[in-house]
Amino acid sequence: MTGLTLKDIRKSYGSVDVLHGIDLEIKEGEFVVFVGPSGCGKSTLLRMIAGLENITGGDMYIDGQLVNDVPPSKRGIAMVFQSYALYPHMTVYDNMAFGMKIAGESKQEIDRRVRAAADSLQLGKYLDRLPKALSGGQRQRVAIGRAICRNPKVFLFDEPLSNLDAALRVATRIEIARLSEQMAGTTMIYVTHDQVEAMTLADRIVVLSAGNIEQVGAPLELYERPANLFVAKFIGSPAMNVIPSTITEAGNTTTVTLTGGKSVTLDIATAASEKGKTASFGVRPEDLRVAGAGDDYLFEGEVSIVEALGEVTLLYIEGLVPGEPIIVKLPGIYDIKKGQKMHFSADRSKLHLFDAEGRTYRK
Ligand SMILES: Nc1ncnc2c1ncn2[C@@H]1O[C@H](COP(=O)(O)OP(=O)(O)OP(=O)(O)O)[C@@H](O)[C@H]1O
Repeated sequence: MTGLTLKDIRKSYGSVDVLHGIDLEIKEGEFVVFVGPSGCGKSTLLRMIAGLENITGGDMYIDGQLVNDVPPSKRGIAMVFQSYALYPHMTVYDNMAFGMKIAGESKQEIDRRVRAAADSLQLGKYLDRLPKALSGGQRQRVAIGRAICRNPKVFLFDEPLSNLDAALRVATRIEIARLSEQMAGTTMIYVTHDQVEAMTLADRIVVLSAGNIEQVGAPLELYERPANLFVAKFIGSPAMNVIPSTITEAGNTTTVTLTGGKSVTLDIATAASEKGKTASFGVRPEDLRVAGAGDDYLFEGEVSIVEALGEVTLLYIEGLVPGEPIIVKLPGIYDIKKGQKMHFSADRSKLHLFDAEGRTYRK
């Protein structure tokens, strides 16, 4: 039963600094997901936890033990890669048994663990096949099964679903969620680009950008209370609308004037010294609704694009910042035409405000 502690972890390749001092506590049994834009350093951090990359600075502890110089095979971790990395000439059974054979486990113990892992991943009927006779999803399940057989204390996943098509991604994602419930005491760390994977699998998400942690929190905490503009725009799809604005009244509530629009009062407290400062006003596409005639509204504009997806309708509204339409996401199907003029409103509690450095004013 194992937790991890990362203290001021740094990574440089020559003169290029990739990670700038990562501090993170991961509790035993926790499912933690690293997300962030391409190149932010999430795979590097995962590979450092695995021991596949050396640590330039800082200390890393697994289960209370300093592991900076401990080789991968002695860390009690198992890693599942995007590329499956199966041995092509070995059957599914032998692929799953290989690590245990090397470790000198008994035949009976190997058989017991392989069959238990195959059962939990519904691979029982494929044990005699070679990897080439399996679908991508099945191969990835074999790679996961092989990792389970090693009885890891920490399970690492590096974008395990990114080679799969959409339907298989969903099925395998659900498989991983089930697995993490079955292996409740096993710590899992998972790197992905995919927001749905992050939101559905994680106990906590770590948002990284350019080698730094932007925010760590439960999925809905990040969605509802982003600490800064980066997280606000990164979590949620389509991204949060952000409108440049100026603070005209500060106090227990804050009034801002939106660029190209009207004044809006938010239930967010700001210090008197904030009055007159520029700020970024944010509202998520799904938090906007059509304002009825005579209702108070947040902004008005003209529909430039309608995307009817069946389940939702996306509207692109021009009228505030030229060339930067506001996106509105309405549930279901609407008969709305391009060129139509419309008014939109939102609950005050759903409005966000960030200072000139991008930090949230909502505490
Ligand atoms: N061996 C290396 N030598 C030099 N730079 C490297 C090396 N490996 C990674 N980098 C750089 O480190 C940064 C972080 O890479 P990393 O693969 O961790 O990013 P990532 O967030 O996982 O990206 P992606 O989502 O695209 O996989 C990138 O800018 C990358 O170019």
